[in-house]
Amino acid sequence: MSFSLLLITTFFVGFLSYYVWMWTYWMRKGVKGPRGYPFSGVTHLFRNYEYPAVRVWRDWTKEYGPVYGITEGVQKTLVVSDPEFVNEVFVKQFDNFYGRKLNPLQGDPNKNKRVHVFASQGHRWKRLRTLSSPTFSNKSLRNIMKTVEESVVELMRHLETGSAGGKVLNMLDYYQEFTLDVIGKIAMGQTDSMMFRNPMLPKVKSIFMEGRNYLFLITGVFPILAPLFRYVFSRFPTIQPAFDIMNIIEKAVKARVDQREADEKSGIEVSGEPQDFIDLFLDSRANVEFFEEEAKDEFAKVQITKVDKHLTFDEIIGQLFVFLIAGYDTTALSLSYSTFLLATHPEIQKKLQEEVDRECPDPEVSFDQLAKLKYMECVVKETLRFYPLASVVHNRKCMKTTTVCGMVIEEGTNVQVDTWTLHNDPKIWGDDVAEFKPERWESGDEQFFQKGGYLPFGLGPRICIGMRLALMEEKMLLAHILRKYTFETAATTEIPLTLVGRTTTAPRSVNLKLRPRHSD
Ligand code: HEM
Repeated sequence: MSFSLLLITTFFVGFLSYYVWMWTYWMRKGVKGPRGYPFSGVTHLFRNYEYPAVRVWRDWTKEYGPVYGITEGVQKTLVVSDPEFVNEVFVKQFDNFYGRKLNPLQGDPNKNKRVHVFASQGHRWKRLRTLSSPTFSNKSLRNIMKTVEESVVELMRHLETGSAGGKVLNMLDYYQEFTLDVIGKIAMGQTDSMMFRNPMLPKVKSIFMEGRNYLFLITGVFPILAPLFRYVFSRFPTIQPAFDIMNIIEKAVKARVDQREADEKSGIEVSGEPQDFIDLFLDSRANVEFFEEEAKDEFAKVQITKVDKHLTFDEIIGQLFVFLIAGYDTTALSLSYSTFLLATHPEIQKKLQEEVDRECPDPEVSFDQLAKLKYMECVVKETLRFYPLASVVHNRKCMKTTTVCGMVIEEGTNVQVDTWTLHNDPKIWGDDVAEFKPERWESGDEQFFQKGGYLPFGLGPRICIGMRLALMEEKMLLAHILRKYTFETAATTEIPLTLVGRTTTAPRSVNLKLRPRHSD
């Protein structure tokens, strides 16, 4: 055998052995679960847009129980639906599970210059999280509220025209226009409403569609190819929506920096109030003291020697990107599900309308009035129990080998929550678990649910940073719509909803009629 043939054979044997070794990980540990095939493990089964991963996990949980193991390419993952296990990983042992399960195509969280708060880990995450947090402070939310209300008013105009003559509307389309409009104005430097003419919409939408599934499959199985793909996308950003969007954000931030410099040169006095998130991030140096306090509090075990206390230009682009992506789809879906559940539960809708009429009598809805919409809060919480739309990201990566609920979990193992099972577990929620019942949240005794059993926004220190913004947007829009209209099902309403998706779980459509209330 020639030397080169020997080399090639050795390479192939080594290559195959590595993949078989990875694939047999859980078999060697004696952990049950679906096996799939060498190389892919079960990854290929998560690429069906029509049958989202969350449904696949749920099916397997029925077969294998609350803790089982799968391999996804070269990654090993435990899928869990035991609340104690979840609480341990997300809250109690956060120091051992501070990373996320990422696809290599998302870049190396420790090296990517544009890493964002969602993908980063460890010190980098802590720093980005702390510097991003003021964007969702009470003061900032009160400012943002004006922008949200402008978009609400604009959407109301579109709803009025669209629903004229009893026409059925796909509410998902309307909510997507709305949430993109809001986030475009607060994170992209957009100045006017762009509803129904926003060129960003198809780009942002395509991130959540099925087209990218195969790319993720390839890089999941062969991570070595990810840097090559990333290089090509960075050279030709228009062929890949995420890179294309980053490029657009980069231009918006650059324009703001140039404008600030030009104002400064010509001695123009600029108001100290930030216009939007771009300003907030450019000013983030100002929050140095806040960061130092936080750092002492939460990462007490970690020795912090020297930290960079402001965001770099690339980090600003990363943060704005993730706010845009995380803020647009999730909120639109949550609104769509709430609306569907209200239309199919008229008595609950009526009770909610009564609350809105009582608490929000003026044409404008104020921040303080929103806080009084307690039943609305219950409706939203119950909606997200029914449809935990972002559960694909309910995961953590083990950063240090540890034991959880008696099971040794090795560094590098992912823990993925099967949230749809958890949120439908009669042991947690009672025998009426299948009922849409906002009243279950009225007692205010949420401790029980929170302990690893309910996590629509995640759990622990990495809980969704935009949660309060999402709730504000949702409550504000629903208050305006419900004062004017009653949602009704139509012949084309899908009941039950057909759920599709990849990163998030979406209804295929939410076709509803909006009956004007003055005709009640
Ligand atoms: C109904 C709407 C929303 C839902 C259901 C949702 C859900 C989630 C979930 C499940 C996580 C993962 C949490 C964890 O790992 O424990 C997350 C993280 C995150 N979300 Fe949201 N989200 C929503 C709205 C928003 C909005 C409006 C924004 C920003 C504008 C946003 C920005 C983020 C960011 C930046 C993270 C990463 C946090 C971190 O890793 O520290 N989300 N979200």
